[in-house]
Amino acid sequence: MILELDCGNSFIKWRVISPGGRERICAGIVDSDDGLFEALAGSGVKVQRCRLVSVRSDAETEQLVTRLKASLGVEVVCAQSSSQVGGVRNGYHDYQRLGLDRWLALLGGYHLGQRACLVVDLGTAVTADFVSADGEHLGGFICPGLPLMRDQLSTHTRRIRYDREVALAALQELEPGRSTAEAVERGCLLMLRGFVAEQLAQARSRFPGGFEVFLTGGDAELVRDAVPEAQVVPDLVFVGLAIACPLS
Ligand SMILES: Nc1ncnc2c1ncn2[C@@H]1O[C@H](COP(=O)(O)OP(=O)(O)O)[C@@H](O)[C@H]1O
Ligand SMILES: CC(C)(COP(=O)(O)O)[C@@H](O)C(=O)NCCC(=O)O
Ligand SMILES: [K+]
Repeated sequence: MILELDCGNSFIKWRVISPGGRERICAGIVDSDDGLFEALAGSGVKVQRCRLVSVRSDAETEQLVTRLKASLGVEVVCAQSSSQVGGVRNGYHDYQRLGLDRWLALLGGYHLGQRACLVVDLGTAVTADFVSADGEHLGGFICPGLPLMRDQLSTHTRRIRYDREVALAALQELEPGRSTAEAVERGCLLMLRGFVAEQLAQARSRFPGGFEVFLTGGDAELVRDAVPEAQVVPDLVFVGLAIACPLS
């Protein structure tokens, strides 16, 4: 069995796939290293190999890798920055600066789409990346994700305060808010949708020959109906991870 990890700024997404990579055995989302080891122990699967991508600090990533090696007794392969992989060329001036989750998601998108693509990843941050039909990464955009937007509002104001449960209920519709929770939650979601719509408009003008749109990340579902042509691929980073880190 192969354990795959996507260590984002807020959550670790994990899944276990069959040795040939065709079958998904189990998967989950945890908010800490401890949570990961608990979930793995609970799953009862025997892991033989492990590969991961992390956008956390080097120290945090090394700590997790050491613990994985010690507790599972496996080698751990970490995705590394690269200027070129799987027919895609990294578009950053300094390719090492491009977030590894972005790099893997766009490798995954280009692999699945086999033509120009726009990849939007909605997590702690929201990122959009463009890849041309011939595999040139044209760069992208980063903006705060929904959790950061709402946290900034409550941190920097005196009277924006409401509970998490009220927030979830507020997103059931997008009429102008009649409470603080509705006004903030809906306002931030409309900002996200506006961002995604703008990326779509840019992709249309950049790629007149057509393109695929991929949505991924924990908040992808929240913008899906703003982009009906998009494919929601929750495991897109893992598609790219398999390309960047093949296990022989
Ligand atoms: N089961 C879930 N657990 C945690 N967050 C979730 C879940 N489903 C959706 N989300 C949303 O996903 C967001 C985190 O997305 P994610 O892509 O995991 O972020 P990151 O990669 O930055 O850690 C959260 O803000 C939350 O709104
Ligand atoms: C943009 C990100 C913070 C997104 O992280 P996430 O929301 O997935 O946790 C991450 O890809 C990152 O740290 N990137 C480095 C900066 C860059 O890509 O330019
Ligand atoms: K992201």
